[in-house]
Amino acid sequence: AMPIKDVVLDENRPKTLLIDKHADFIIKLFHSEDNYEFAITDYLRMSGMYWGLTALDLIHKKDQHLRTDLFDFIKNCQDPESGGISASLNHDPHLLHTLSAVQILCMYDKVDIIDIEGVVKYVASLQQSDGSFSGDKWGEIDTRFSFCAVATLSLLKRMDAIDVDKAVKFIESCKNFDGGFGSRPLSESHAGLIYCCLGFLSITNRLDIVDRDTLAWWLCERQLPSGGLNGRPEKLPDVCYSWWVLSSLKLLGRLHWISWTDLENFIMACQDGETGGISDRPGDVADPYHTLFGLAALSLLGYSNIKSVNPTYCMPQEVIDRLGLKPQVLA
Ligand SMILES: COc1ccc(S(=O)(=O)N2Cc3cc(C#N)ccc3N(Cc3cncn3C)C[C@H]2Cc2ccccc2)cc1
Ligand SMILES: [Zn+2]
Repeated sequence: AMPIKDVVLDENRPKTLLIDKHADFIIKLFHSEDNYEFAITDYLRMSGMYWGLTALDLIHKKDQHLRTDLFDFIKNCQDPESGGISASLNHDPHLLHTLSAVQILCMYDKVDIIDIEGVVKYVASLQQSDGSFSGDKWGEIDTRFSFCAVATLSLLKRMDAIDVDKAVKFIESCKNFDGGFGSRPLSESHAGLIYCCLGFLSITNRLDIVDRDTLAWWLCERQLPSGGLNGRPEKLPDVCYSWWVLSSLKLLGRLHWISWTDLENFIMACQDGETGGISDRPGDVADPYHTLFGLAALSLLGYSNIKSVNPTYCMPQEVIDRLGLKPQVLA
């Protein structure tokens, strides 16, 4: 039989959650800025800040280390002409980083420090005639950007600015026979894109269009003997797929279809006992992206000392509640 591509968990791997080490790991990212080692490179910085700050908030370490200049940074990343927000100073605006900036500002209840109308105008300007969205002015179409568009607008309470019905029709056109979704019509199903499309349908209250059990089955097939989840058949497990698959199953009301203890073991094994932080697989270098998605996945598994995370926005549930947002979740 075909050997399954998987990892073997080491006997003396970490078996408990190293909360304080993860806090130290993230906080260091925000304090190494004064030297070349600023751990999150500038083409990713706004998203890196969202990953780091959300991870800190989920483990109850939110306020200690926020520097006021972070808000000045976000303000200075908004392009006055297009209204969009960029990854870092002197970069082009992009939907990915516009969403990250709005997510951070919502967590700190500081949305008013940016030009909200400008952001709304930027997002609306990226919708195409077929309802799809491009990520920026260069025009790449991807279902990821449909999610970024409605996540940004719904957090700002401005869904009126786009054609929602056409946007839903485009996402529907990306549904595959395996129940999954890809980047564009006829693209291969991938767990990260399935999360984006389900998150989009949750925000637009249209999860009815999903082939619920076909898709839930495809998602459960992602779990390997190591307990880890992969993003497509025949791929290695990776912590970030824990989030993409788990949040998708949560939105479908099928979270109980995979083994929680096996997945928890895998995520624990991906912690770096030295530096803190969580990596994609056991033994690899930890980063803020996998640290957030590992902690968020454990939160969905009901881990007690991690704040409840909203499966649609990957933000603390208390923030979504404060905003009065009720994204659809199938029971
Ligand atoms: C390590 O080389 C890379 C490669 C690509 C990228 S990226 O294009 O900016 N990006 C975000 C990302 C951030 C970090 C961190 N810190 C690490 C990885 C990673 N990947 C790559 C990855 C994840 N799992 C395994 N792989 C190889 C996803 C990718 C796409 C993505 C962007 C935004 C939101 C979600 C997903 C960054 C670093
Ligand atoms: Zn990953």
